[in-house]
Amino acid sequence: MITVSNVDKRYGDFQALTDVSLDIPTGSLTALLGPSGSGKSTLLRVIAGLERPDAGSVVLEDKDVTHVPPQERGVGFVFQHYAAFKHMSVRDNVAFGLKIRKRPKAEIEEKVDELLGVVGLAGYQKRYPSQLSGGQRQRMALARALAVEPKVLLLDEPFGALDAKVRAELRAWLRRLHEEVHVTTVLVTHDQEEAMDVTDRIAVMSDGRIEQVGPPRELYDRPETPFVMSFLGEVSQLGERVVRPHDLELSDGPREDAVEAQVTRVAHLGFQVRVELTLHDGTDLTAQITRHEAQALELRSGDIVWVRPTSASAFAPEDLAGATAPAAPSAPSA
Ligand SMILES: Nc1ncnc2c1ncn2[C@@H]1O[C@H](COP(=O)(O)OP(=O)(O)OP(=O)(O)O)[C@@H](O)[C@H]1O
Repeated sequence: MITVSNVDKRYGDFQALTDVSLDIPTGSLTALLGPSGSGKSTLLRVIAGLERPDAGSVVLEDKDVTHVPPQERGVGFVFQHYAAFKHMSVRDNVAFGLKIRKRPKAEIEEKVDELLGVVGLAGYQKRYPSQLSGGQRQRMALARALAVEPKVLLLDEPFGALDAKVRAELRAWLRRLHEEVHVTTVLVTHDQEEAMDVTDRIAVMSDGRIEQVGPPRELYDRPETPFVMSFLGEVSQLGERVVRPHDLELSDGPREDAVEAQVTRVAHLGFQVRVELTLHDGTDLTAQITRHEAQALELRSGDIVWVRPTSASAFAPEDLAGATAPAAPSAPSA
């Protein structure tokens, strides 16, 4: 277990972390999720020992490490821009930590081969970092961090610099890796999809505080604050209710509880169809329906439809006013 208790961290006048407490179970893959500047990296650096908190403590596996230097904490890190040793082969990069710990040569070779297999880079031993793709370099970085068998693996936006497709591949790969290796892992990300997809627990951060901690589904289905609701998925406002786009139902005629709306855009995203709508009072909302539903309704821009919620959150629209949601992903137009 990693136990962070009542941590405060200031940079000059700026309060980066305020009374942060968080338990990270051994063997879990936990995300620190929040917008830019919410304090995720600062918290990760406090856990790593790269920043010293002004107040509070960090306990790793029953040992208070608040005043222990990073190299003695048994943590491995990978950052967004991983600094590989350019003049060293992949093999030597991964072996680095073991060499400085003066492990026997045969043990190093065996360990490096095993890890390169685990990260899918068997056969790349002799290459140099410049001869790898961005995704391969980050996998090498993970192999290097894992080589010294850390108790905790700390990842700060490790796939942040890569394109969307490679990111998605590496996400799936990281989850499989975690199932194999089971090292307690903390992943910093501002990408809610990445956090929901990869991790088993998410700590949502805002303004240097923890808003809510729990499994992804629980945060999505039962957000405790308006911030968590809007950060973990898109929300639309329909009258007095706040709903998720997939909690809206469309019909081509009037129905109980349904209001009239005009379709302004229909975007096909594979199986899902995003329908942008405008109500009589001028408010815009987005519905997410299946391709079959869209086909059955023969939806086209300009159509009049009736929209009603299938479920609604506990938050009134005014609660959400102060919460900053991430931008909706842009979608190709139909
Ligand atoms: N060394 C520093 N000196 C002064 N201010 C800092 C320092 N490091 C971080 N901060 C400030 O602390 C706040 C939190 O930074 P942090 O990097 O933890 O946020 P983050 O949630 O990881 O954001 P991002 O996703 O943009 O990295 C920011 O407003 C940042 O400007």
